[in-house]
Amino acid sequence: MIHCGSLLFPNLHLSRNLSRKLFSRSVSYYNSFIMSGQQSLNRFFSVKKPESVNSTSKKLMSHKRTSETDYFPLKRTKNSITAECGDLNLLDSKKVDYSELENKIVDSKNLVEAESLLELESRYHSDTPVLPQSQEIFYSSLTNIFERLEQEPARLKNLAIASEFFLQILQSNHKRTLVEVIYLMINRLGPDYELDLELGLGETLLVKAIAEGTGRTPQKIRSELHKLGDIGLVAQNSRSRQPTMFKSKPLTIHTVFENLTKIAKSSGNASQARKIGLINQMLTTCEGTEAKFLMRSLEGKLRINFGEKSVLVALSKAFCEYEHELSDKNKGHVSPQELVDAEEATKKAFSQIPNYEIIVGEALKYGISNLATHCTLKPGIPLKPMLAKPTKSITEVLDHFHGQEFTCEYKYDGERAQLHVQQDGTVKIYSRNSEDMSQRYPDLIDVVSQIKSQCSGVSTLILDCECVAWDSEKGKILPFQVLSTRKRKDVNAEDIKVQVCLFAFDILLLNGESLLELPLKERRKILHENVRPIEGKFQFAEAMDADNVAEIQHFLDQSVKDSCEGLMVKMLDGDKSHYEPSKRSVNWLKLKKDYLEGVGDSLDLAVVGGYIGKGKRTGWYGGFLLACYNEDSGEYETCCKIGTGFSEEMLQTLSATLKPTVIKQPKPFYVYDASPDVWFEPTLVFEVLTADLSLSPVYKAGINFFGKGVSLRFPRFIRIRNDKSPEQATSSDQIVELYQKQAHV
Ligand SMILES: Nc1ncnc2c1ncn2[C@@H]1O[C@H](COP(=O)(O)OP(=O)(O)OP(=O)(O)O)[C@@H](O)[C@H]1O
Ligand SMILES: [Mg+2]
Ligand SMILES: [Mg+2]
Repeated sequence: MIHCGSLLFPNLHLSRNLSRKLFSRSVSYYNSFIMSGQQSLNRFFSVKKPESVNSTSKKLMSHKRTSETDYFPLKRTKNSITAECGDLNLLDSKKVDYSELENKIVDSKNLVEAESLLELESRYHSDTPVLPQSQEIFYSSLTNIFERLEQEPARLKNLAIASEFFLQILQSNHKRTLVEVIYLMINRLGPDYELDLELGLGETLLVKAIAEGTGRTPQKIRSELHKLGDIGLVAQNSRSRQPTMFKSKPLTIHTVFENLTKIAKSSGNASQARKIGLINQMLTTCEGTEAKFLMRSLEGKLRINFGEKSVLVALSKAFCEYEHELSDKNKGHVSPQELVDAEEATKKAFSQIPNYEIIVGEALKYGISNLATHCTLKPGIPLKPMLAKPTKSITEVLDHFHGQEFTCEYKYDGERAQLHVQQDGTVKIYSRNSEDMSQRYPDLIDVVSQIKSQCSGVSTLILDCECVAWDSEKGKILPFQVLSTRKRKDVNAEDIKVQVCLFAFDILLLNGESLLELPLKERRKILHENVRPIEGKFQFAEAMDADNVAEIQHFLDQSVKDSCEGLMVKMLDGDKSHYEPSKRSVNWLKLKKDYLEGVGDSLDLAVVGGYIGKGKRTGWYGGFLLACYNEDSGEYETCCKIGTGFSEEMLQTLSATLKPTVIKQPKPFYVYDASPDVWFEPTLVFEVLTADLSLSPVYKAGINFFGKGVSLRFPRFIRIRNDKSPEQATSSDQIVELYQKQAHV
């Protein structure tokens, strides 16, 4: 008998039962182990000659859609594995530790990936041109890298390209330029939590800038834009038509970064002229592809096929190699395990201190492997919040936590709020996306100050809470819809009509000390002992520690009566109950009353197209094309058309909101076959419900994984998600996971 575990993971040594159980129970892991199977790797590397690898990559580039699985060509069907493992139903289900197993699989996958990356690099090493030795690093060095990343579809190859570039910067005399390079790569100018550092200039302004800078008429530019659909290409073409009188000093990365920052920060009356002036100054010096990427950066959509997740991996690798060279360890040969460890340290550090300036600075000072001990929680810097996985039934929850201590909490339906009290008494509130919401919730700032003054022993504090609309008269929670009517900008404490109450469910730091690595049981105790609630303003989340269906069912019903969405079920004790920043963890499960019938959760999807309404809906859009977001490629993959669940007023409002965002052409980063009547800029996110998910010939969610897209059946609109940007829409990976879970059941 062949064991599927040992087949796929010769270095994992899973028992037969374990491997069958693994397969039968958790199809989401299937994803990981198909991608990381040792065999697939062997096959990939059995293509020995570099030419063959090149031709594979050429072949991949010639397809519009390519996938990682093309590099890992082993695709095993469920049936073939079932056949090898025998009857899956004979399992003894009790002894398997799934989260441990998942960790092992992820570790193994990372190791395989690290090996591939190192191997790949040794083949392509000479591809990256050497950074010229000069006073400063030119912008063209960076745009050359952007161009290569844009052209190359394979993620591993892109990782190799980027990390090689990072390494060259580390080896130069301009190490600090690395921070600017990273921010330019992720199309930001500083950390998420700093206001006003975002680009995203409108088309009109950019067209005007190109017109003034190149002497072409705005009409000509606009008509070319409609043909090409890419402001970057238009700028590049306009530049190349211009005769260059004399050669000006080339742009440096530092100049571009500084000018972009000035542009992002400039506001007020004369700001438009100032912005155009700065853009022109740069544009006239642009050569080659510089104008293209400069314009795209200004527009806020760089499209280089390289997400933030990849930046962290490339960065760890560059540091690993740099440190090896410095210490002369084995003459620069990094081992896959070292790479995986460095990656882990970097991700951990970043999830607690999401600030590249600090991360790069500390890595230069203390070494990449020591990053995690030097970059830990600080009041005033929002950490990436821990997220939950969906479940469909109480029995699924019980199965999952079998034999372990867990707890149920009310799942409040409002907005996540991370609350910080700093040493000097300053109070800050951050959103799920690390945005500073302090100005939006002046009333909460007062409440937190009050809490602080009541708790004498508390100097600094970070709490994880949900902020919910509150009926002060009746002392009751109000629905999310009421919360969403609150003003989001320029809020005056006196004008606030919708009151809110904070429900605290976790404490992450107290008096300068990080509590992340304490069990939830202890964190909860510390929270209750050190912080005092204020009725109707700041309360602790309702919790119950039970372990049988009847009691949990009762608590679930009660939560819904109390205007909550359902329950959050969390590991209570042991290592697995530690707080895991930025992770969508199996140690937090959400159980939502309304969604138990469907896939277990609602989805949040970006609106990318519209269908003109007929009959009663004439004059408005009657339906919309929705898409999920692929975090690896930065593309929007369409996944359904929706026309149900809207009131007439809603359709009217939506039409008014969306009309100004109509674009003549779909964005190049939309993946679609559907043909809506109009296309939109991605600006809005709908929360939707679905009966189930199915493979589709038309829709494209998760297409890189299955070769076919997943789509939603009978989608139904629930609400607009103002707190999520389109890039925070449900990811392709999440949809793939939901589909697999459902397909297996
Ligand atoms: N007791 C609780 N513990 C943890 N989170 C809670 C609790 N009560 C409410 N929440 C909220 O529930 C959220 C998770 O579920 P929800 O489905 O609302 O997520 P979401 O915002 O749609 O994001 P996603 O679907 O990406 O997880 C948390 O981010 C938090 O804002
Ligand atoms: Mg929510
Ligand atoms: Mg959700």
